[in-house]
Amino acid sequence: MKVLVTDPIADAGLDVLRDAGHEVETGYELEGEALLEAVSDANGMIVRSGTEVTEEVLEAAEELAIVGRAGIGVDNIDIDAATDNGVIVANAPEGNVRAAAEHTVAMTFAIARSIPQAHIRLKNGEWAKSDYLGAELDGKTLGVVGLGRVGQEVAKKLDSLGMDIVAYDPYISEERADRIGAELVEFEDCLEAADFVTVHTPLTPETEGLIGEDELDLLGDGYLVNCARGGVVDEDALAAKVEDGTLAGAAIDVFAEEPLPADSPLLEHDEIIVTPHLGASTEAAQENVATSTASQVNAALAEEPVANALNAPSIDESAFPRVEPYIEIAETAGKVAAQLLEGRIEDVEVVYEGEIADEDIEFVTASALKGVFQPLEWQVNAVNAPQIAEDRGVDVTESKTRQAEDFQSLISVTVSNDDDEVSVDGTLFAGNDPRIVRVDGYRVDAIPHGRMVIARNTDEPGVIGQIGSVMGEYDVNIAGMFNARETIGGEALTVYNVDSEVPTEAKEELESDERIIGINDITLNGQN
Ligand SMILES: NC(=O)c1ccc[n+]([C@@H]2O[C@H](COP(=O)([O-])OP(=O)(O)OC[C@H]3O[C@@H](n4cnc5c(N)ncnc54)[C@H](O)[C@@H]3O)[C@@H](O)[C@H]2O)c1
Ligand SMILES: O=C(O)[C@H](O)COP(=O)(O)O
Repeated sequence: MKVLVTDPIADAGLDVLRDAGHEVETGYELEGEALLEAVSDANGMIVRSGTEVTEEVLEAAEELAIVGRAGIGVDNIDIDAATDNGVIVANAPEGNVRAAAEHTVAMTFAIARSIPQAHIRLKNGEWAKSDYLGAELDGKTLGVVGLGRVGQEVAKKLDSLGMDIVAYDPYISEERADRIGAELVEFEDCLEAADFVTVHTPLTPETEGLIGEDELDLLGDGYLVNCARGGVVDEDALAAKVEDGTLAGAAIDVFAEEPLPADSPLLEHDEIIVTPHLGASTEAAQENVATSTASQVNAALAEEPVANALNAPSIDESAFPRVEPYIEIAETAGKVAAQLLEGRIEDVEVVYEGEIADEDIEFVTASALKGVFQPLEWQVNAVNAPQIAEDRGVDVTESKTRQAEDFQSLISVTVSNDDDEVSVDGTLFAGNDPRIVRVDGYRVDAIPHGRMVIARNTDEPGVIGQIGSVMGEYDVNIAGMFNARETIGGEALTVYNVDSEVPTEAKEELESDERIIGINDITLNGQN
């Protein structure tokens, strides 16, 4: 398969893709039409922060299964559009944490001791020793905004150098903060207490502009360090506060617009030191994120669980071998049920009985939904099926019971609306052999494969023969069948495995026979 890599990643990552047999296309300067063209036949894509993966890109990428982010921040990827298009987005959340934290510490020391400014002047022949009187970190207070992976690592490092740590993060527990020696406080208190504030939040609608003029006033004559994302700090307000001498200085690695434009106010002041988004740029970090991302792309292309998928139902890697066989039967049960229901689907219920009830079944339910919507929706998969259900206002319920009457495990998918309800149950026989064992209450034993016809008729002599001969007349070969009935002479249901589609005329002819209640031609291979 083709994997398009649009930002430079370590060779080790490219090797992981090639070793899996994929064709790797690199296109580091791709933009606009050229990017749309390159992505149009890509099965996987790997980016860093340099590529904007927009809705337009995702819509052009008709074969795409995954966008891997070789790093942490995914603010350059339209995750909602990816979900809508059934594309997994996965990042590498661990691989560059140490590098980012070390860079933050380096930037904090650099601004506290004016290292870049003094360096440039000395290189220019100036011995400006008396112009620089720095600040010590030991004994000062560090305010951490965003105490996630990088924030915690920075806090630990600077705590060990004698700083007092306060932190603001509305989503982490006090216990977690305590463990790394940080005191969790309110946002304003964090800014007011700090001599140095370091920002480590993602860029989201909530954090955009989080630190503006008023917040910088609370920091007073302290220092601001941002090695997280441009856009979290208001750049104009920051430049103005340094310009008027309110703020002692700032150290910035990330910018609202990258590459940073040459006329940015952040470049005008000596007391704002800058690096070109170098936080993750160490050899070790790049190797880590490239190999981890490439492995996830390989997993997605092999339809295996993707460890750090951000928009796909999760599945524990160690549980996958136990759960995997149920994925297909759940999808099949969903497909059959959806094609038997009269009218629109309003509710879907997935019930797990027996041993499968002990497993993590989020992915299995998503697969059942995939089956339900596949006959109706173009390009549905387990990534976008839950979203499709939500968008269509379909209520999805899931339940588990350890009890299973006749089987080790049973998955039952029921679709319904106000007027109709259809349930289809599936299980695995020995050797993971998938079977449909109940359709609409009738006990059957049908092999879910290719194309099926489900016929409902009255139970009387000659009806099955009549169905067989009409199918024969229209050249539809019957490969297998299973018949079930309520009571002798009552209603019966027969599942036929057939080798080709039943023509409309054949269906009409069969349904004109008053003994035949309905003929449903079911496809298990995608859309009708
Ligand atoms: N400069 C670089 O090269 C570089 C390298 C690595 C990471 N990063 C960036 O650093 C940031 C942090 O990465 P991480 O791995 O620690 O992420 P993380 O998800 O582990 O941590 C982010 C933390 O921010 C917190 N948060 C979210 N909204 C908040 C808000 N409104 N106020 C306060 N806290 C809030 C979250 O609760 C979380 O604890 C990300 O923006 C990432 O992209 C930059
Ligand atoms: O979010 C990240 O991982 C960092 O900002 C690194 O970004 P980069 O991969 O573009 O250097």
